[in-house]
Amino acid sequence: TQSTRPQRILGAVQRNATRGDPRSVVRAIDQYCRNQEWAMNVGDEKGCILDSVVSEVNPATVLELGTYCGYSTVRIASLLPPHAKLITLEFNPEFAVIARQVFAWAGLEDKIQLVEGASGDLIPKMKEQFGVETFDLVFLDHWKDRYLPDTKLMEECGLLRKGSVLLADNVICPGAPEYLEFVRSSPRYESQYFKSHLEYTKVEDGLEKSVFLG
Ligand SMILES: O=C(NCCCCCn1ccc2cnccc21)c1cc(-c2ccc(F)cc2)cc(O)c1O
Ligand SMILES: [Mg+2]
Repeated sequence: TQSTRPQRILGAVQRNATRGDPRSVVRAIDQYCRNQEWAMNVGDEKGCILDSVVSEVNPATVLELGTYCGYSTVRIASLLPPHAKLITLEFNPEFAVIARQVFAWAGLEDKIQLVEGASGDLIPKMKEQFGVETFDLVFLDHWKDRYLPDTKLMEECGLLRKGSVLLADNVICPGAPEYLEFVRSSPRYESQYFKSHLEYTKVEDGLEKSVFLG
Protein backbone atom coordinates (compact mmCIF):
# COMPACT_ATOMS: atom_id res chain seq x y z
CA THR A 1 0.00 0.00 0.00
CA GLN A 2 1.10 3.58 -0.72
CA SER A 3 3.03 5.36 2.02
CA THR A 4 2.04 8.83 3.20
CA ARG A 5 4.29 11.91 3.09
CA PRO A 6 4.70 11.93 6.90
CA GLN A 7 5.71 8.23 6.76
CA ARG A 8 8.34 9.05 4.11
CA ILE A 9 9.63 11.93 6.25
CA LEU A 10 9.95 9.58 9.25
CA GLY A 11 11.85 7.14 7.00
CA ALA A 12 14.29 9.89 6.05
CA VAL A 13 14.86 10.62 9.75
CA GLN A 14 15.43 6.95 10.61
CA ARG A 15 17.86 6.52 7.68
CA ASN A 16 19.80 9.76 8.00
CA ALA A 17 19.62 11.09 11.57
CA THR A 18 21.47 9.94 14.67
CA ARG A 19 19.31 8.69 17.55
CA GLY A 20 19.33 11.21 20.38
CA ASP A 21 20.64 14.04 18.21
CA PRO A 22 17.83 16.59 17.62
CA ARG A 23 19.90 18.72 15.23
CA SER A 24 20.52 15.72 12.96
CA VAL A 25 16.75 15.04 12.95
CA VAL A 26 16.05 18.64 11.88
CA ARG A 27 18.77 18.45 9.19
CA ALA A 28 17.45 15.10 7.85
CA ILE A 29 13.91 16.49 7.46
CA ASP A 30 15.12 19.69 5.79
CA GLN A 31 17.33 17.77 3.33
CA TYR A 32 14.49 15.38 2.47
CA CYS A 33 11.89 18.14 2.01
CA ARG A 34 14.24 20.39 0.04
CA ASN A 35 15.56 17.64 -2.26
CA GLN A 36 12.79 15.02 -2.47
CA GLU A 37 9.36 16.39 -1.66
CA TRP A 38 8.04 19.64 -0.18
CA ALA A 39 6.25 19.45 3.17
CA MET A 40 4.75 22.07 5.48
CA ASN A 41 7.50 22.13 8.13
CA VAL A 42 8.46 25.62 9.28
CA GLY A 43 11.79 24.83 7.57
CA ASP A 44 15.39 25.93 8.04
CA GLU A 45 15.10 29.65 7.19
CA LYS A 46 12.05 30.45 9.35
CA GLY A 47 13.37 27.80 11.79
CA CYS A 48 16.37 29.99 12.58
CA ILE A 49 14.02 32.87 13.45
CA LEU A 50 11.99 30.47 15.63
CA ASP A 51 15.21 29.37 17.37
CA SER A 52 16.21 32.97 18.11
CA VAL A 53 12.80 33.83 19.60
CA VAL A 54 12.78 30.64 21.73
CA SER A 55 16.29 31.40 23.00
CA GLU A 56 15.33 35.01 23.78
CA VAL A 57 12.12 34.05 25.65
CA ASN A 58 13.75 31.02 27.35
CA PRO A 59 10.24 29.74 28.15
CA ALA A 60 9.27 27.43 31.01
CA THR A 61 5.92 26.68 29.35
CA VAL A 62 5.31 26.44 25.59
CA LEU A 63 2.17 25.69 23.59
CA GLU A 64 2.52 24.68 19.93
CA LEU A 65 -0.64 24.63 17.79
CA GLY A 66 0.01 22.29 14.87
CA THR A 67 2.55 19.48 15.30
CA TYR A 68 2.51 17.84 11.84
CA CYS A 69 5.66 15.63 11.83
CA GLY A 70 7.16 17.35 14.85
CA TYR A 71 9.88 19.34 13.04
CA SER A 72 9.26 22.63 14.87
CA THR A 73 8.48 20.77 18.09
CA VAL A 74 11.97 19.22 17.99
CA ARG A 75 13.57 22.61 17.19
CA ILE A 76 11.81 24.23 20.16
CA ALA A 77 12.26 21.35 22.64
CA SER A 78 16.00 21.10 21.91
CA LEU A 79 16.41 24.71 23.14
CA LEU A 80 14.34 24.48 26.35
CA PRO A 81 15.76 24.57 29.89
CA PRO A 82 15.68 21.21 31.78
CA HIS A 83 12.27 21.34 33.50
CA ALA A 84 10.42 23.29 30.83
CA LYS A 85 7.10 21.95 29.53
CA LEU A 86 6.12 21.86 25.82
CA ILE A 87 2.53 20.93 24.94
CA THR A 88 1.81 20.43 21.22
CA LEU A 89 -1.68 19.97 19.76
CA GLU A 90 -2.32 17.88 16.65
CA PHE A 91 -5.75 17.35 15.07
CA ASN A 92 -4.76 14.56 12.66
CA PRO A 93 -4.13 11.21 14.40
CA GLU A 94 -1.92 9.95 11.54
CA PHE A 95 0.36 12.98 11.92
CA ALA A 96 0.45 12.38 15.70
CA VAL A 97 1.64 8.77 15.22
CA ILE A 98 4.56 9.98 13.06
CA ALA A 99 5.43 12.94 15.30
CA ARG A 100 5.72 10.72 18.40
CA GLN A 101 8.27 8.57 16.54
CA VAL A 102 10.22 11.64 15.46
CA PHE A 103 10.34 12.86 19.09
CA ALA A 104 11.60 9.42 20.19
CA TRP A 105 14.31 9.42 17.51
CA ALA A 106 15.43 12.86 18.70
CA GLY A 107 15.42 11.62 22.32
CA LEU A 108 13.06 14.42 23.35
CA GLU A 109 9.91 12.46 24.23
CA ASP A 110 10.23 13.40 27.93
CA LYS A 111 10.11 17.14 27.16
CA ILE A 112 7.14 17.02 24.78
CA GLN A 113 3.48 16.30 25.53
CA LEU A 114 1.51 15.72 22.30
CA VAL A 115 -2.26 16.07 22.75
CA GLU A 116 -4.64 15.03 19.96
CA GLY A 117 -7.66 17.17 19.23
CA ALA A 118 -8.91 20.57 18.10
CA SER A 119 -7.53 23.76 19.66
CA GLY A 120 -11.02 25.16 20.24
CA ASP A 121 -11.87 22.14 22.39
CA LEU A 122 -8.50 21.69 24.14
CA ILE A 123 -7.50 25.28 25.02
CA PRO A 124 -10.33 25.64 27.61
CA LYS A 125 -9.09 22.42 29.26
CA MET A 126 -5.42 23.40 29.52
CA LYS A 127 -5.48 24.52 33.16
CA GLU A 128 -7.50 21.70 34.69
CA GLN A 129 -6.29 18.79 32.53
CA PHE A 130 -2.64 19.69 31.89
CA GLY A 131 -1.80 21.67 35.03
CA VAL A 132 -0.82 24.79 33.09
CA GLU A 133 -1.04 28.27 34.60
CA THR A 134 0.03 30.49 31.69
CA PHE A 135 2.16 30.02 28.56
CA ASP A 136 5.40 31.94 28.16
CA LEU A 137 5.48 31.17 24.42
CA VAL A 138 2.80 30.05 21.92
CA PHE A 139 3.80 28.92 18.40
CA LEU A 140 0.78 29.16 16.06
CA ASP A 141 1.09 26.85 13.04
CA HIS A 142 -2.33 25.22 12.67
CA TRP A 143 -5.43 26.21 10.62
CA LYS A 144 -4.74 29.79 9.64
CA ASP A 145 -8.36 30.87 10.24
CA ARG A 146 -8.04 29.64 13.84
CA TYR A 147 -5.13 31.92 14.77
CA LEU A 148 -7.40 34.83 15.78
CA PRO A 149 -10.24 32.95 17.51
CA ASP A 150 -7.75 30.82 19.44
CA THR A 151 -5.75 33.88 20.53
CA LYS A 152 -8.94 35.42 21.90
CA LEU A 153 -9.79 32.07 23.53
CA MET A 154 -6.37 31.86 25.21
CA GLU A 155 -6.89 35.38 26.60
CA GLU A 156 -10.38 34.50 27.87
CA CYS A 157 -9.04 31.31 29.54
CA GLY A 158 -6.34 33.31 31.34
CA LEU A 159 -3.57 31.40 29.59
CA LEU A 160 -1.61 34.54 28.64
CA ARG A 161 0.24 36.76 31.09
CA LYS A 162 1.94 40.15 30.72
CA GLY A 163 4.93 39.32 28.50
CA SER A 164 3.61 36.10 26.94
CA VAL A 165 4.95 35.81 23.38
CA LEU A 166 2.87 34.61 20.42
CA LEU A 167 4.86 33.56 17.34
CA ALA A 168 2.73 32.87 14.25
CA ASP A 169 3.91 31.02 11.14
CA ASN A 170 2.57 31.67 7.62
CA VAL A 171 1.17 35.13 8.20
CA ILE A 172 1.80 35.88 4.48
CA CYS A 173 1.54 32.42 2.84
CA PRO A 174 -1.05 30.88 3.15
CA GLY A 175 -1.78 34.02 5.21
CA ALA A 176 -3.70 34.95 8.36
CA PRO A 177 -5.02 38.44 7.47
CA GLU A 178 -7.58 38.84 10.26
CA TYR A 179 -5.01 37.70 12.86
CA LEU A 180 -2.37 40.11 11.51
CA GLU A 181 -4.83 43.02 11.50
CA PHE A 182 -5.82 42.25 15.09
CA VAL A 183 -2.37 41.87 16.70
CA ARG A 184 -0.98 44.84 14.76
CA SER A 185 -3.83 47.22 15.72
CA SER A 186 -4.65 46.03 19.26
CA PRO A 187 -3.16 48.20 22.05
CA ARG A 188 -2.74 44.98 24.07
CA TYR A 189 -0.12 43.51 21.74
CA GLU A 190 3.30 44.72 20.62
CA SER A 191 3.92 43.09 17.21
CA GLN A 192 6.97 42.62 15.01
CA TYR A 193 7.17 41.01 11.55
CA PHE A 194 10.13 38.78 10.61
CA LYS A 195 10.27 38.64 6.82
CA SER A 196 11.36 35.28 5.41
CA HIS A 197 10.27 32.73 2.80
CA LEU A 198 7.81 29.86 2.60
CA GLU A 199 9.70 26.71 3.63
CA TYR A 200 11.98 25.32 0.89
CA THR A 201 10.83 27.97 -1.64
CA LYS A 202 11.52 31.55 -2.76
CA VAL A 203 7.93 32.61 -2.07
CA GLU A 204 7.60 35.36 0.55
CA ASP A 205 6.32 34.36 3.97
CA GLY A 206 7.12 35.45 7.51
CA LEU A 207 6.64 35.04 11.22
CA GLU A 208 4.76 37.57 13.36
CA LYS A 209 5.96 37.91 16.95
CA SER A 210 3.39 39.49 19.27
CA VAL A 211 3.98 40.23 22.96
CA PHE A 212 0.81 40.26 25.11
CA LEU A 213 0.89 43.43 27.23
CA GLY A 214 -1.77 42.26 29.72
O1 LIG B 1 -1.96 24.53 6.57
C1 LIG B 1 -0.87 24.63 7.13
N1 LIG B 1 -0.72 24.23 8.39
C2 LIG B 1 -1.86 23.70 9.14
C3 LIG B 1 -2.10 22.20 8.84
C4 LIG B 1 -3.37 21.68 9.51
C5 LIG B 1 -3.36 21.94 11.00
C6 LIG B 1 -4.48 21.18 11.67
N2 LIG B 1 -4.33 21.30 13.12
C7 LIG B 1 -3.24 20.93 13.81
C8 LIG B 1 -3.47 21.15 15.16
C9 LIG B 1 -4.77 21.68 15.28
C10 LIG B 1 -5.55 22.06 16.39
N3 LIG B 1 -6.81 22.50 16.17
C11 LIG B 1 -7.28 22.59 14.91
C12 LIG B 1 -6.57 22.23 13.78
C13 LIG B 1 -5.29 21.76 13.98
C14 LIG B 1 0.31 25.14 6.36
C15 LIG B 1 0.19 25.23 4.97
C16 LIG B 1 1.28 25.68 4.21
C17 LIG B 1 1.16 25.79 2.73
C18 LIG B 1 0.47 24.83 2.00
C19 LIG B 1 0.36 24.93 0.63
C20 LIG B 1 0.95 25.99 -0.04
F1 LIG B 1 0.85 26.07 -1.38
C21 LIG B 1 1.65 26.96 0.66
C22 LIG B 1 1.75 26.86 2.06
C23 LIG B 1 2.50 26.02 4.84
C24 LIG B 1 2.59 25.94 6.23
O2 LIG B 1 3.75 26.27 6.87
C25 LIG B 1 1.50 25.51 6.99
O3 LIG B 1 1.65 25.47 8.36
MG1 LIG C 1 3.42 26.54 8.94
